[in-house]
Amino acid sequence: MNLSMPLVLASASPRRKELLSDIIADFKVCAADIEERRLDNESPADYVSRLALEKAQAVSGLYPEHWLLGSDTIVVSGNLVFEKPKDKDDFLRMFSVLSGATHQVMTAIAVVKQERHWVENVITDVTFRTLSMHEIDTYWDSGEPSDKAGGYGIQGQAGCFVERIVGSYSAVVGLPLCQTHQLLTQALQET
Ligand SMILES: Cc1cn([C@H]2C[C@H](O)[C@@H](COP(=O)(O)OP(=O)(O)OP(=O)(O)O)O2)c(=O)[nH]c1=O
Repeated sequence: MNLSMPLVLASASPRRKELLSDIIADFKVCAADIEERRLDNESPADYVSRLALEKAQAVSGLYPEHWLLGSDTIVVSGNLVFEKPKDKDDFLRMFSVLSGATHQVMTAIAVVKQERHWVENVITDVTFRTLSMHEIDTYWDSGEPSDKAGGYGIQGQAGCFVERIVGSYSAVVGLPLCQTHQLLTQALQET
């Protein structure tokens, strides 16, 4: 089940590193520094897929003989895209939309090998119960929201906000294990 291939995870996320270690025993990690800004008229799905690919491509020159894996996670409600909250006001704006409602988490994965690439976007529906202002305030103070898309971590304290999830839990945390395994296997077979 474990994959064996020379791979570089183009990410600074400790969650992605930990998740990836469940499907591949040995890999390198190299953070990709790219600008994360949605283009005019770019759909959330196109945006998250482009970022995943750009992250993998950003480090590919350093590792010409490796497979590169990039990933990006965004929280989506209609046409609104929530990334990491810039500050508390930004977080409160996000939670006023997320509380008592269903949103989508999109995590795109991209595999790059030299001139070739494979991209997939994994979409998960997440429903939050209605939260009190006190809960939202206390959650911000915990420090957990600041480095996470949508300002929450399903794997942490925000787990108790989640009434229902339809899709991939690991995708919400940052790396869809099943689809990543499949995409890497496909890339291996096709090169
Ligand atoms: C929704 C959600 C997101 N997240 C995290 C996953 C990602 O690390 C982060 C979204 O930001 P990203 O920009 O996707 O990733 P990152 O900056 O952490 O890492 P890198 O770009 O170097 O790969 O939010 C959780 O940990 N739990 C959750 O429930």
